[in-house]
Amino acid sequence: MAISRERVLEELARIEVPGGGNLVSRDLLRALHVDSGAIRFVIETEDAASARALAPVEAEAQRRLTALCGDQKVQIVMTAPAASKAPPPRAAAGAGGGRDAPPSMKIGRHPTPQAGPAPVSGVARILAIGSGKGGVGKSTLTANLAVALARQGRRVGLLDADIYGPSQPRMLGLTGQRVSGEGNMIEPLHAHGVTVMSLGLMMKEGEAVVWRGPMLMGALQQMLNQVKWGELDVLLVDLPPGTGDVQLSLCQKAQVSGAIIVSTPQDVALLDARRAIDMFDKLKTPVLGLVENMSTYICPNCGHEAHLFGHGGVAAEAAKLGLPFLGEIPLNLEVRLAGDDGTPIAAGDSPVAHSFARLAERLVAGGMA
Ligand SMILES: Nc1ncnc2c1ncn2[C@@H]1O[C@H](COP(=O)(O)OP(=O)(O)OP(=O)(O)O)[C@@H](O)[C@H]1O
Repeated sequence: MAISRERVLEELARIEVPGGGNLVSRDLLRALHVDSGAIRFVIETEDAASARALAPVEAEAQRRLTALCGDQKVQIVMTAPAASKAPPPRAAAGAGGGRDAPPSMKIGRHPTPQAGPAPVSGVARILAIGSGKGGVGKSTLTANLAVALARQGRRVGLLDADIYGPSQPRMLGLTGQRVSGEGNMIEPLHAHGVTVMSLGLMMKEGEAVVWRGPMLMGALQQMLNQVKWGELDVLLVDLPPGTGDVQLSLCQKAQVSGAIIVSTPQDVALLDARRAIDMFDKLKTPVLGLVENMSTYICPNCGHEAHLFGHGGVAAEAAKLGLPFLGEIPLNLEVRLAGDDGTPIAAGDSPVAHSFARLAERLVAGGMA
């Protein structure tokens, strides 16, 4: 009989890790997927040395789970970033007791009354990149898609609207840099051919944003309208995960051409993706299509192709919903290392870079970017 997710977690909580605690209490598990056919998850470590130290733990997890389950296959992948990083600051909208004054440069104020969604001066199209669930690779996809589009000669902007955890400065190699201002206009930064604005470029590293809804709306409005975007063919907006204030504000304030939804093939991620699609429908923002991230995993040692989170689930979901399926990006350690390094993999010439290039081509060919 197939074992349940709870039973898997119970078993993994019995495996001690070097330095104390167990796989669960040390929060080392990611993307746990349990169904009747398979148990799959990622063990996320801080760096290559921790990954080596955890190799016996991975083997023990494999051994125990294989002994426990009947027909379920056990697939475990260990990942480690190039450099350890502090997690981005996160806080919930509406959280009380926090600072809700602007951090600097007067970003973060109450919104200016506006009749309806307005265009952003000089920007031909605005594409919202959303996901129902966090951690599916939305920011990674946005950064790489922006770079891939820029390499195809498009004039591309990227607005990091993941206000609670802006990760674009790190992914695009802009950590520690600041935007400058002139009058009430902000000069954005440029990286890998992309014009970039992020709240992370206005805050000290590790500084948390605790703004209430109206302050968020004001900050977003300013980042759209008080940034010298210049002439752009497309502005990609990296949204926070889920269906909250920022999504609502963006679609109410700006003329968004459409939304692209990123999901992994897991059922639970797809369920959340459906919620995101429903939200964009309600906001009357057309959903242009779905992208499957972490689609397949090619073992760098033996070349074996595994479908860690399943495969094809997003394409099937798109077909069911009558939406275009825009493409798939494999699960590949290089994607993550490149993101942590500040040079998105799409800037190079690897097979994964070609996956992003194909996605960009499809958007350009479809008049979306
Ligand atoms: N195709 C991929 N292959 C390998 N690692 C990936 C891939 N896509 C994303 N990742 C890694 O997964 C982690 C989560 O990705 P990312 O931050 O882009 O997700 P997100 O959906 O934007 O999350 P959040 O909304 O919570 O900020 C990162 O460490 C990233 O490097």
